Amino acid sequence: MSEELLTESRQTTAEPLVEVNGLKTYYDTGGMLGSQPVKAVDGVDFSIARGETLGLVGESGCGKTTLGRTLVQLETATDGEVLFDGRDVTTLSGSELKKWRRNAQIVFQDPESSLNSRMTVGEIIREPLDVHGWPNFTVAVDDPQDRSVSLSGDGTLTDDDQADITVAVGDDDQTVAVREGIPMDESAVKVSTTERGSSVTVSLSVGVSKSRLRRARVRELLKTVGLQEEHYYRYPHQFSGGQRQRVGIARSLALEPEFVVLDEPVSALDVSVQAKVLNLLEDLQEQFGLTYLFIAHDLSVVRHICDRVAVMYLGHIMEIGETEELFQNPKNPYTYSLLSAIPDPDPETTRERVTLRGTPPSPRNPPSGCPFSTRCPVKIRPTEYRDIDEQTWEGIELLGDILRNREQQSVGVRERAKRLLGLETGFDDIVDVVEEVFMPETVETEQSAAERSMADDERLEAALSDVPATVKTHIETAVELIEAGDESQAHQLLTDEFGSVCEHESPEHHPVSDTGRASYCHRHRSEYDEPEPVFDSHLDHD
Ligand SMILES: Nc1ncnc2c1ncn2[C@@H]1O[C@H](COP(=O)(O)OP(=O)(O)OP(=O)(O)O)[C@@H](O)[C@H]1O
Repeated sequence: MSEELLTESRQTTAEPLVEVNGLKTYYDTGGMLGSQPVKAVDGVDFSIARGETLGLVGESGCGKTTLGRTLVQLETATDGEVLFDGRDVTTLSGSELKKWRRNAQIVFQDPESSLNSRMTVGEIIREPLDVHGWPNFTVAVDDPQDRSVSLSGDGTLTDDDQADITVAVGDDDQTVAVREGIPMDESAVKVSTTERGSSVTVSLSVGVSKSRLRRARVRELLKTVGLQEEHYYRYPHQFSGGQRQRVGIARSLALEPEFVVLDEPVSALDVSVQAKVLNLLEDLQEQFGLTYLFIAHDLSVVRHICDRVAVMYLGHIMEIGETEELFQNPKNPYTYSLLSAIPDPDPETTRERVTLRGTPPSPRNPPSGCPFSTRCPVKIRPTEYRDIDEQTWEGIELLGDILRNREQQSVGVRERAKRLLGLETGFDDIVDVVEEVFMPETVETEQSAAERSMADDERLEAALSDVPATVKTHIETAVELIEAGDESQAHQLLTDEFGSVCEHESPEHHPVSDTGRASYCHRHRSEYDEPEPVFDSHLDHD
């Protein structure tokens, strides 16, 4: 089958196990800035097909862990739905939630701290079995006469074809089958039937204690993840990092989940061990038909293991699609920037490295419009400023960003600017800021005594000497407003004059390929140029 057909067939036949709609998870810490929640996940939509591995990447703090934890209901969603097999699990509570939790597990990054050092490895893996009273013995009764069936003794009746015990009721005797996941022989199950008219009662008793079954299950799990049965009575500190992560994986599989969130499962491991654990995860996925959300920093690992990738920034999914296609031809400016930082083994790819200014804004005060607007190298400019040189435009952006941060945080403009520019030294006043922003190449050099003694208006004039007149007048007005103490009006002036749809409207997810890839960027609208040629033209200028 050709690549295209394979992809198409995957899309049409892939049945979603997890569907996420408009999901938000906010943390409201109620501190000094308590009125503004941390918008860790801020409205995401995607689905994960049964048996698929969806990668989740993005800079530190963009909300990956929070999203993963919300999917398995370790965090409470603020809004939106998480459909699991079509059922919204964000509304579950009490015993219903406990029952569902068996289906969705999480493996944590740091096997060192996620395992209780006072418990033996066997106890650690066994704990979820104890908590959930495993096994609950679901029993399916197969009756060719289709009579009404009731069950007495051990177990609860189910019509699920994945029942722990299946009893086929014949005319004179019964046959019993035990599902593979239950470490017990059929001979341990005693069954008798009582017929009364059109109904039949099945009496069932299991001759093995749950405690023994749990120990046997743990020993099986140890073998499944490549450890040995004898490791049952050892303690986590007696193991290497890779072995400890295997223990964490065994624990997550104990209750036979369908869905596992892998939160940086190999980041804390030596490179030589990473490949082994990744291979194990792939084998387990195949063996048990698992569906994964794979959270990672390491993009090469994601490229290797994931079917599709979602790229996250400031609580939003910026781009989502088939892994190889997304890596080879990123469509979203953020994906483009993120991937440009890693070397591409494909000699045909001529992607230049894009260095993003500063760090992402605080999720407590995300920018309006597109979340990436304050750092986007190809942000849409108002028509009258499209031909302004890069350095001037960068200066305008930076000044706007400094004022935005100043407005939102109770730290001085000096500190914010220093941080944004990555400088060691601070600014004395707004003229210093303008100098730094519009003449960055002079920042590193010592100012002469003569330069230092220049009057502010002369320094401002000098700082803006290369700035086109159409821009200069607005910067000068902004400086006047700042000097008069009206920073927020200065920021408004810059936004009104130099802002665009990127600051004014939230983008939508636009389809960017015929394989279902979507990107969250205004540039995909027909009236604008696509991000890639704009990147190319900017990089050509450098
Ligand atoms: N319990 C919490 N209370 C308040 N804020 C939180 C809490 N947990 C996370 N955050 C904040 O939510 C945002 C998203 O954090 P999260 O850990 O989900 O990001 P991440 O992408 O997983 O980061 P990393 O890659 O560093 O693990 C961050 O700003 C973080 O500080």
